[in-house]
Amino acid sequence: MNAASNFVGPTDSSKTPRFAGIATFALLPQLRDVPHADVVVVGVPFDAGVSYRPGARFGPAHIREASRLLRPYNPVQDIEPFATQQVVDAGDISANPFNIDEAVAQIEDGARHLTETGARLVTLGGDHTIALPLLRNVARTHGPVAVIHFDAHLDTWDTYFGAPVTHGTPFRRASEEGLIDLTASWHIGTRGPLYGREDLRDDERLGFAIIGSHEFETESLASIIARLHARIAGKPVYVSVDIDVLDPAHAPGTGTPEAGGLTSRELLAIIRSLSTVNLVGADVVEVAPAYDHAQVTAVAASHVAYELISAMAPRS
Ligand SMILES: N=C(N)NCCCC(=O)O
Ligand SMILES: [Zn+2]
Ligand SMILES: [Zn+2]
Repeated sequence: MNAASNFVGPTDSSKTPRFAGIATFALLPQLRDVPHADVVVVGVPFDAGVSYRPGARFGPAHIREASRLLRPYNPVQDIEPFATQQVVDAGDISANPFNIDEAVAQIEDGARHLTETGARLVTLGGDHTIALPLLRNVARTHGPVAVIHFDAHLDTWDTYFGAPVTHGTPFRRASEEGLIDLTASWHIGTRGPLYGREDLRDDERLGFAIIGSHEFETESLASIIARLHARIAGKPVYVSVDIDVLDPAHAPGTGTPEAGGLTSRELLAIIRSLSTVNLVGADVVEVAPAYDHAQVTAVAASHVAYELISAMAPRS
């Protein structure tokens, strides 16, 4: 227990070495150790929806391992994100690795169960397929949400090999199902070659506006953040961070890397700006440790999750 807080915080790394013991996210308590949770970190070790390099099923464990080094005070935000709300690690949702439809149903069920008492989820993937059942879960409570989708890719493609539910299609399915607010959703950091011009036409019709990675060259971060906020104003917001939004220099450990991406500094700054919005849930996906080096990608992902949790924290 943190002396100044009613909430159970992380293990004190000045008393127990942070490299000892089982890695929960940020060395936080487990769900079963507290009577109530406001924010639940949960893993979804599922990657049967990938179109290229596999391995994101190992993402949750890899992010947790790198998150041992996170500390309780966030100086840029001047808050202690684990002392003003109860944050816990709920372990992993078990999802069938051989059956995408069953996995997607299991993920939605797991998410529903964890959010029944009003907690918000920060989900660690897993490939981007998992955003579909997570959006189904938030839309059941909040109606269509403004999605801020950080990704090199659009992920609004239709099918791969005839399969409608993959890591390249979650936001098309979500749009068709009425889960997203068509007037308030964004892709941020999009880049790289597409299949054709119609990808962009379809994407616009499905409700997304785009701030491409190349726009960060000529427009200030402050201006980009202002544009982002203007479109989501007043809406419930769901944030989906595909770690491949970062340049491969900042996040090599991912399945479909594209050159010319955001820096981790840019991404963290945009997420910090979301402390003023009604953030109803978030995910960090596509971390694939087999292609990572020195935890570079996992460190970035753990800080992204930390800033998302900070953005959710009540301000005094
Ligand atoms: N969601 C991620 N990371 N990638 C989607 C790439 C889809 C494709 O192979 O065209
Ligand atoms: Zn991507
Ligand atoms: Zn993606």
